[in-house]
Amino acid sequence: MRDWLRLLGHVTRQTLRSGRRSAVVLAGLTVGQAAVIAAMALSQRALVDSSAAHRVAGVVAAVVVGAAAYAIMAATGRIRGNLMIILVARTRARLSEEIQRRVSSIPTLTHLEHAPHIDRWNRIFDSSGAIAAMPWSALDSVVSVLGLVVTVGLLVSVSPWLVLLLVLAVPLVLANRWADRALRDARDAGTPLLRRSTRLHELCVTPEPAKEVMLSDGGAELGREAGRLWDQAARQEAAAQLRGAVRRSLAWAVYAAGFAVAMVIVADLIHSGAATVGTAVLVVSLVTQLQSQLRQVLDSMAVAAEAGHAVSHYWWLRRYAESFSAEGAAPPAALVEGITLDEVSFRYPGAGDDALRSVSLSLPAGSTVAIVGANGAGKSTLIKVITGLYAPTGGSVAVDGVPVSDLSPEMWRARLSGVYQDFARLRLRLRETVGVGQVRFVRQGAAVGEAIERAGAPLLTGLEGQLGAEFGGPEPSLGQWQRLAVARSLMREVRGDLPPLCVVLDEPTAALDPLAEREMFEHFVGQVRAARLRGAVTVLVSHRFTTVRMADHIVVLDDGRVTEQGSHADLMAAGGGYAELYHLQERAYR
Ligand SMILES: Nc1ncnc2c1ncn2[C@@H]1O[C@H](COP(=O)(O)OP(=O)(O)OP(=O)(O)O)[C@@H](O)[C@H]1O
Repeated sequence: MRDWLRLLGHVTRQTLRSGRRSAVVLAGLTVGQAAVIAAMALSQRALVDSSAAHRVAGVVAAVVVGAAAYAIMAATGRIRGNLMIILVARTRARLSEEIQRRVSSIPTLTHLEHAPHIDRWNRIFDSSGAIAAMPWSALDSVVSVLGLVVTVGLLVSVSPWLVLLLVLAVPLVLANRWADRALRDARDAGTPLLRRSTRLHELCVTPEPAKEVMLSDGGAELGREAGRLWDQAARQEAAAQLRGAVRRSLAWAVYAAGFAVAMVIVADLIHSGAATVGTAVLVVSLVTQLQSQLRQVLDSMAVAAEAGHAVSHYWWLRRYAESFSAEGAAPPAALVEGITLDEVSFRYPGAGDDALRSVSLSLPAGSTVAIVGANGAGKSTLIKVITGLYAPTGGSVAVDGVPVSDLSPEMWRARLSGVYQDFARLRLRLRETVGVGQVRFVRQGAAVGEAIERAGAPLLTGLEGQLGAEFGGPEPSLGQWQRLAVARSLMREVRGDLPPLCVVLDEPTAALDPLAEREMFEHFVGQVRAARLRGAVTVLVSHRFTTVRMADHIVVLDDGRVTEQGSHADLMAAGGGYAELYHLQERAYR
């Protein structure tokens, strides 16, 4: 409840920022609605009483007040509706931007890769409309309850027994709550199915995976599976809706029976002379009004419940994002000692085993370090831990003796560059594709041009030309995309007050032959010379020993552990696994 109230406060502030005047008008109209409802009910009563007492002036006054109340209700209803749509849409946009900002502030990758985290995401985005509408559903609930109180008060003035109609509303409230919860659980259970279905669909329509899907003729099968998952989620939701509708109908049946009993009570009152026919008219009108007010209360409670469910996900995100302190020391201007790892271990969330086990390494300032190992040995994971994309689950990484966890994540990120194994193919304007490597300089054509030239990347189009066949531009080959990714990473070299302290190259060259790969690594290492002179550590991952041997220091990983390390000469002299693999590759290429 506390979290719900805090979020209500937050969304109310966002709503006021989205349009203070509209919000005040809307709130006034909503609260005024309660007064209008009361005026309508009171005018009905006055109409009945005045006509029974043959007071013409009273009848006229009641008709005028009643008609004015109806007219105000009808006229303001549309204004209210439109204002609400506009305000909720604006608030929703603000909330989406805020959520996006909070996500971008998280310096690690886990929340983007771990399924339960991704599902929380989707639920926040799915419910963002209900969250943005929170102030209005809360106000609507209060106003509807006030209207209910007025109606019930008038009914009680006819006969105290009529208060029982309100008791009959209890099954309605309970049935509604049950139905909301069942629907929410069904949506939660459907989220992973929908995520999987969307991913399968993307496999068929995104050019890169789609070519393999076509080759294996698996498109129809994947499409069927995506459809099946979608259907399963839709069926679960429909079943929950149906079960909820059955319970609601039963509760309304109980309410209708109560309505019949109320009519019997009123008939008895008329029969005994304790009430007039006018009273019967009043009761019918009030009971009908009570029914629509109950519906309103239940509807606004349903919207509040939908938002209420998202509340836990929203606060989870905020707390998770805030657990990564944005504060911290600035990294050194230049590295003196280097980067050290002390007993670092890392386990992916939900995994049964560690991907890195007690890794202790010293990466001296200015050195080039190569990491080798079989597939799945943990090379990419190690790179991501070194660069802070994953926080170690044990041990620590330090930069010139300062733990990375004590550095400002933003400032540390600004001092990293490189190319990852799965580099992005950013189909943007050429200037943007490369310039986003140092986003502050993305508009500086000269800087982008220099990075492209230094990377030896192709000028398939002018700097303002659009890349990507799907956008009508030239489509770079795989090797050309690699060069563009290298150019992007060099943006931090060619512009920027402070060059990178750590440069990583995680096998972005898998498509090149060994000699081309070596040439590219040499070229890259040459290009980041300025950074190395300021102590930057260059970390390479490669399976090719022709590349690996040029590094100052080589680290051999096996099943998440460091099994050997040293210079190429040291490792060859030691005659261990490294030397064996080196000879094997050497023979293969001879
Ligand atoms: N996002 C992830 N979530 C869970 N487990 C992962 C994830 N990424 C990698 N792993 C697991 O961590 C281990 C190490 O993977 P990693 O990608 O670091 O290996 P690698 O040495 O770079 O392999 P390769 O040479 O094939 O690129 C593997 O067992 C892999 O299954």
